[in-house]
Amino acid sequence: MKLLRTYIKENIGTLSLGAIFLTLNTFATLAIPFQVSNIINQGIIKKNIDMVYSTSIKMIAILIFGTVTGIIANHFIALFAARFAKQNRKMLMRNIETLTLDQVSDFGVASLVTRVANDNNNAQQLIVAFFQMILPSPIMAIISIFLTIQLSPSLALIPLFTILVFACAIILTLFKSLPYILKVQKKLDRMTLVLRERFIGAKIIRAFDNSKKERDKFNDIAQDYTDNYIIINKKFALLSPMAFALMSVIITLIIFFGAMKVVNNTLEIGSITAIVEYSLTTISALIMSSMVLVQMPKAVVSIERIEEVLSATSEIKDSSDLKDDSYYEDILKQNPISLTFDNVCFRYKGAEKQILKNISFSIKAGERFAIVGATGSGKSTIAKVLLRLNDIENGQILINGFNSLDLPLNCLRNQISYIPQKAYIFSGTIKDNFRFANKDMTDEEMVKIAKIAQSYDFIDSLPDKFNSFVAQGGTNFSGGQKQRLSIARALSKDSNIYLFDDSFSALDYATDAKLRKELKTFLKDKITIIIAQRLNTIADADKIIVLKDGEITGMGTHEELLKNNHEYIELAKSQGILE
Ligand SMILES: Nc1ncnc2c1ncn2[C@@H]1O[C@H](COP(=O)(O)OP(=O)(O)OP(=O)(O)O)[C@@H](O)[C@H]1O
Repeated sequence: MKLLRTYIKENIGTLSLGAIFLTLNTFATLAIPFQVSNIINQGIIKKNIDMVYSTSIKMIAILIFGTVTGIIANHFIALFAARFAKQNRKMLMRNIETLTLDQVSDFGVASLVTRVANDNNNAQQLIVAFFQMILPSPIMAIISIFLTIQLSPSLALIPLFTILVFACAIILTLFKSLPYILKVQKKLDRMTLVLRERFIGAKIIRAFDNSKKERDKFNDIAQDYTDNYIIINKKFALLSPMAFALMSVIITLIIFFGAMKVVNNTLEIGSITAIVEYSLTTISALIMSSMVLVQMPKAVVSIERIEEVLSATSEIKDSSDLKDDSYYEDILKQNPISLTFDNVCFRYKGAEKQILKNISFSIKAGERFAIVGATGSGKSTIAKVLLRLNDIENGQILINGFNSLDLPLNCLRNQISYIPQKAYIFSGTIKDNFRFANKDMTDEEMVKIAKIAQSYDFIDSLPDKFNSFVAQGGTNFSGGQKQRLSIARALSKDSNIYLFDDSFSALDYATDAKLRKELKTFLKDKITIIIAQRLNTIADADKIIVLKDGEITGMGTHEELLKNNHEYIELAKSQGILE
């Protein structure tokens, strides 16, 4: 709740305005019964028609005042809550972007989505409900008991006792349902996770004819979520009938004992109406607050879940004594790019085994460098440590002599254009994807890049060309088309190092060959790193390293490795390149 406390401190002005108008509204609400008692005592009973007129006008004025103050109070409270949610959303997005991929998977993507969307929404609703419904009820209870005491101290005992009974019932109900309320968000996370997997994996589920099994799995989880809610609602369901019963008891008791007092001339008849009104208004406010009180613990848990994400600090950070980005960019620009891995060792967080063991190599500008090896040998991990998606354990990675740990993260990543193994294109249009890293790209540049990435023909055949719609995850394109669009996106970024992580695997041999030929010219001054399984793809590389279980077992050209590297020879045999 520190998050909320800090926000309240920073926005005390808006909240105070809300609170002031809310208090005025509460006074206006309770002023009406007072005027009703006046009109009865001084006007109706004493047949003073002038008094009836003047009090009626006062009541209308109070009513208007009450309505206006209520609207203004609601406006400030809604503003306060909406800004809180907006600020959280911004901070969450900013912080999540800095987290490492491991930290993101520790939270879980589904949970992060729920936290940004649902939990933040709960927090916003909590603030509105707390200030509009919950907070006014005890204030109203205290003022109405105080006003009742002014009219008749002994009759005040009736609403006082009733309100206490109802307040105890609310606390008891809350206490009993708390364990179930606290479980709600976790169950929602689980439901979101299963839903997400069902939608993303829809093709596989259908291909395996597993729809029924998956539906049953989701139904079980949804049932569990529903059961939990039914338990909570059952517990709270008692409160409303109890409150209505208490209202009847109050009316009966006040009228009975009030009548005795009127007969004994110790109370005016109109005061009975006022006391009944005070009590009913208070109990109604309590009913309203009890209905929204169920949301409170859920929203408190939601705020804690938001705080948990906000307090997570990235394990990959900029070093503390960095100069301005431009300092590094200027130096990097002045010299042709060079990249060195110097005895790099790496293991994933919590893993026993090192995935990269003493990896050393150097690449100069204009060189085409390739990494091959069996599946799981650590090829993609080299890409991850170069991009600092994970930090290495030992050794150093040098870019133009700068240790990558001593470069600002954004400056380092600006040097690299990365094409991931799994082509992912963003929803929007093809143009949006091209302009992802180069927002000022002209149409002519786009056509040029599309031609190099062998994607121009299929883009040109689409009715809307570069403005064609891309569905979420690029599902309206084939695997090979997605790969070429993802290559085009990376080529649109002006970098020094182009890192292709098995990015040609979905291309046919002819397209693969044409693309590599174009890349050779287009990236002639750059460093090109190609991670591949297919030896045909990397046969013309200037230098190839062969990885086995995270170690380099050979380095050389295709021809050299075919002569002296056992793993490379085996790969060549398995791909029909060698007999
Ligand atoms: N985030 C991770 N946490 C823990 N271990 C991981 C993680 N990512 C990869 N690994 C492990 O690291 C090893 C190397 O994985 P990597 O993805 O680098 O292999 P690869 O050579 O690129 O394989 P492929 O050719 O199949 O893509 C594998 O044993 C893998 O299980």
